[in-house]
Amino acid sequence: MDSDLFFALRLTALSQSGMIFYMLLASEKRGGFRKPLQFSFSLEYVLEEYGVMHEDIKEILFSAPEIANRIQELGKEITRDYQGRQPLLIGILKGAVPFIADLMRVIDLPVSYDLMAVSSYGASTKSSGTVRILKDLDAALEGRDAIIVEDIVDTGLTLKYLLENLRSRQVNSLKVCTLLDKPSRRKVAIQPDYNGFEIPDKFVVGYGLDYAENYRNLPYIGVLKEAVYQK
Ligand SMILES: O=P(O)(O)OC[C@H]1O[C@H](OP(=O)(O)OP(=O)(O)O)[C@H](O)[C@@H]1O
Ligand code: HPA
Repeated sequence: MDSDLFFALRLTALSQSGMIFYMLLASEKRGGFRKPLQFSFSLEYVLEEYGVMHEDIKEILFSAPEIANRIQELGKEITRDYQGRQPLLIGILKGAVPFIADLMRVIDLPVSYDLMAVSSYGASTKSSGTVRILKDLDAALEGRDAIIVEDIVDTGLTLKYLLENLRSRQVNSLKVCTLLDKPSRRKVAIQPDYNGFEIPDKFVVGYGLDYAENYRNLPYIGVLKEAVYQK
């Protein structure tokens, strides 16, 4: 007999609460109530559970629950700092989409958001150094308290360009909130005001971050195997 089932049957005999526990345990095996019982987030676990896309990942830096917890804290900080104001979140496409979507829902203020697209990396792990606006904001920034929402600050070249560009638009205040900060790669002296996690000099993907448009939908942030981009 399946050992989980045997264990669960013994519990059932003990009490009614044992029955509830059994149902949870059994449904975990069948993919039912998976979330409440998902305690393990090792790479081995993820590979087994999710399959082929994860084979290109060398190491998981932050699991989905770790990311969610940190974003909750960032939301609290922003809520506290912007009391009495209505900040405008400016999400930088495409990488910041999951982050801004989660962040705005843990800020307890009447926020609005806009999206801007710039690109400097293309299908490479190295910044081209030239930032291009692919899509500008929909609305004027005049008098607004704006917060740039980025997935990562790496060389800082994208952020430097964005800050210079947006500051010239009569904004009332302009701050930066990034999920990841890679300070060891900085080419310009720039510090985000809000930072989720400081990371080492490794090329990371997942939770919006890509390599050649892939891996954005990974639920965690992981280090990409060098072999993938050295092909
Ligand atoms: O600090 P930097 O070295 O400038 O790197 C950071 C930028 O690079 C990534 O954007 P990318 O150009 O790859 O576009 P994407 O968000 O569409 O992936 C990321 O989203 C940041 O905007
Ligand atoms: N991963 C994905 N996109 C990036 C990175 C990274 O480490 N740095 C800058 N853009």
